[in-house]
Amino acid sequence: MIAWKKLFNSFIFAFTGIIKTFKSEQNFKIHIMISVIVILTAVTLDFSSLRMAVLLIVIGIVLALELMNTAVEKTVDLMTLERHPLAKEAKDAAAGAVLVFSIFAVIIGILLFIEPLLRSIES
Ligand SMILES: Nc1ncnc2c1ncn2[C@@H]1O[C@H](COP(=O)(O)OP(=O)(O)OP(=O)(O)O)[C@@H](O)[C@H]1O
Repeated sequence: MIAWKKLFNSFIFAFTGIIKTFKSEQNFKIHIMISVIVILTAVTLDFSSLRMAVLLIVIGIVLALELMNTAVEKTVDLMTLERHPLAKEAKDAAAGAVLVFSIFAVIIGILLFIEPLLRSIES
């Protein structure tokens, strides 16, 4: 038997987490704004379904990683507000995960946009 109320509540909790992170984390706000601009540009350039799917996967991973980074930061702060080398390692590794994928996201973005951009300039 599916516990619908429990399922509904877990969606509400997840949305609350996204909205709270949006309000408190500048990096998440910046990533959301860039994502909206990139998706609108892709629509304008008439991206194929496959190109759009790859773009949405990459954007989804960046945003999900940013949320996980916030979760790590909050958990570390809950453990200790004192300065501790392990707290620094944990926070820096989580931030590093976002940075690593963001660099790849930019490269993938260039590969995805270059051909449609050149096509729209030529026509
Ligand atoms: N409890 C901690 N102990 C040691 N280093 C920390 C701790 N919290 C954050 N740092 C490190 O301090 C640097 C800056 O982190 P961050 O930008 O999160 O600011 P912060 O020190 O937490 O201050 P704020 O709360 O103003 O954001 C990062 O390298 C981070 O890993």
